Amino acid sequence: MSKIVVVYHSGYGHTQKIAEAVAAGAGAQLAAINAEGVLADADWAALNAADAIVFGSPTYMGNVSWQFKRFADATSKPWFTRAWQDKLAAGFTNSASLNGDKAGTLSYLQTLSNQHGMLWISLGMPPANSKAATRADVNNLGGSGGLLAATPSDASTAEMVDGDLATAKAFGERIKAAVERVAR
Ligand SMILES: Cc1cc2nc3c(=O)[nH]c(=O)nc-3n(C[C@H](O)[C@H](O)[C@H](O)COP(=O)(O)O)c2cc1C
Repeated sequence: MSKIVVVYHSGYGHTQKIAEAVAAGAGAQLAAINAEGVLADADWAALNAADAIVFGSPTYMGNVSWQFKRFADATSKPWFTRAWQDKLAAGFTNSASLNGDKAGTLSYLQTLSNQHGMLWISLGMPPANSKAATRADVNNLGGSGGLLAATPSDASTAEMVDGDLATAKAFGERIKAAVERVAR
């Protein structure tokens, strides 16, 4: 059975909901970076044993949170041994504004995977951008390099946008299919 790990930081729980939806689609294990930017030893072991790693962070000031960046810098240890070379990778971010400079975050997540020599999986879904499109649609924010989600700044975790959660689940399913295709 393929091993997929979703490693993420979430300051206030919203990005965690996206991570959970991706994991539900992918049949993946979750690994949470804590409020100090630290990942448990067991989660590091899971990352090292994974076939695919999905990176997730909220967008804070146009990039990943400092906690995610602390984790990313700590991945220099597996980087030195090329431990993640040729694993599959994917990424997602969530922020308050529809745009919100999420592209900076997603670009950084892909750069992190590139540094490790990983194989990046794009979102692979057409944008919902017709006049009839709504936030309930899959890929309603029109991402391509990875998953984008926008949670209004005053929304609770129970009020997250259905279309974003559906996109996250579908992205997880795509990641699972990609891992299975590579394993064949
Ligand atoms: C320090 C900080 C910086 C933020 N910067 C941005 C930003 O650049 N763009 C944006 O759209 N939202 C920004 N937000 C809003 C968060 O991305 C948004 O509330 C998100 O849902 C938080 O996810 P979380 O609950 O997983 O932490 C920021 C929030 C915080 C606390």
